[in-house]
Amino acid sequence: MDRVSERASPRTLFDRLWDRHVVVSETEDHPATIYIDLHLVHEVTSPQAFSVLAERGLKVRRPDLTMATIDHSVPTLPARPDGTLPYATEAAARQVEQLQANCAQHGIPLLDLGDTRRGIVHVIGPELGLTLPGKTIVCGDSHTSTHGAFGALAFGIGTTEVGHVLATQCVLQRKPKTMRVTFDGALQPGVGAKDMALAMLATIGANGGQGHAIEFAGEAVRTLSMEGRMTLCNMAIEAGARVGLIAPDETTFAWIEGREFAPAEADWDAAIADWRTLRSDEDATFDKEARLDAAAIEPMITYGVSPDAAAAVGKAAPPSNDQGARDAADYMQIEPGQAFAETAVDRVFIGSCTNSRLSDLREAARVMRGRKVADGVVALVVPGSEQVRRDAEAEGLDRIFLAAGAEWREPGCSMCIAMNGDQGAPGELVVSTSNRNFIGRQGKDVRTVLAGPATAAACAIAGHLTDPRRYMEEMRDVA
Ligand SMILES: CC(C)[C@H](C(=O)O)[C@@H](O)C(=O)O
Ligand code: SF4
Repeated sequence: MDRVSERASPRTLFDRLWDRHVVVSETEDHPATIYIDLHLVHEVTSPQAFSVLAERGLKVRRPDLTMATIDHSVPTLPARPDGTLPYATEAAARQVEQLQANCAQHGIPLLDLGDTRRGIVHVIGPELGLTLPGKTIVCGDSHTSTHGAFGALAFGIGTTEVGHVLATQCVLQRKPKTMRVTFDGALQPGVGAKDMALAMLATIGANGGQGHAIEFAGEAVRTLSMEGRMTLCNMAIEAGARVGLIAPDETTFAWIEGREFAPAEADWDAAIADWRTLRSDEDATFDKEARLDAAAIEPMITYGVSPDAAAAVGKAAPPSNDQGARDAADYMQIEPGQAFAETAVDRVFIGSCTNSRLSDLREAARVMRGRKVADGVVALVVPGSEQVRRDAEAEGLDRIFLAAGAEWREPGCSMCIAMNGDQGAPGELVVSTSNRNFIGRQGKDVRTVLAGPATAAACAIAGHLTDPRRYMEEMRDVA
């Protein structure tokens, strides 16, 4: 069946993943029913879904295909001497307790507080080998697109759908269109996946991928590490695309091999043989295409209140050409024509499901090593998971951050969304390695500037927005 249709018409990676999981095909008045291989659950979007299950007397259909973790509401400060956690609000504590109770009741595995594998939902899935090529993966969370870096069909769903998946292991979906974003050529040294994501957003806009599943392709994507690929797919949603995809390859297989839930021994060989077929045909066509020259990408930041208001940090703010952009410039206090380097920084956040993996922390540490965070700047480094924390501590990254005067925290979403009490003060400018610079996201009247880990670290050291390559050059001279 597969082979016949393959000969009949060239298919994209997305088509292959979709076709494998259709239970009931889409009609004009009904979406397709899609089977879900992995359902990730966290404390914010699940309570209501479990309540609906309880009201209707339903069970969780496949607790074995479900994995829960605690990330958004959990404090990143250690427990108090009496063992209790310093929750920001009563509601945050209740969300966590509810998830614990719901998982216990339904037999859902939970990476609970104290579990050495707990972390941000989009960090732990890949880390544990739960995220695998060819799977359908959903979570009540928009950044589920991250898992597409492995060639999985992964997308965020709403709370109502979380209930559907818990009860049926299926979700109703309209098939999106396909889009390919190609990064030709190689990146310059000191430029990374976050810069690629921001450059893409600046090019195609915050709605550029709407209604589409984006496949990332080209030399600069093929040479990215898995961490970099996750960063890129993580931000597909900021272009309006619920799905980001990268065809799995040797880099993918090497990263997955040996992880806790990854296939092993004979299953491993069979899995790889299958995963190698997960790619777009050479002659496949996409509904939409965009191309970027990777060599032309520079370290990027955002200057507005939408992730597509992005530009090279070494340049000046572009003209505000409509009322929205002018309002954003007023809010950000970054005037058109003003060199970004003239903008002072109050706080720096290095973390989130976009940039809290080991390689991200290494990048930040490379800039901070032997330097000091500028006077008056508060810098927070928050690893994405317990595993990342352990790995980082094993190679001394925590000590580099602490010696520079930064804080080293417990894993969680933290200041990315400020639900756990980690936030900026009103009016502060925060350079953040997260994915959203929406008004108020990091605290009331906080001005968020998005950047990659090296840039964020460089801004912490300089005390103003700056290109991280100035510090990398110095390091090369020393070395
Ligand atoms: C809390 C959750 C629903 C939300 C999301 O869907 O993305 C959050 O993770 C975010 O990043 O804004
Ligand atoms: S780190 Fe931020 S973007 Fe990622 S899941 Fe948490 S709140 Fe959402």
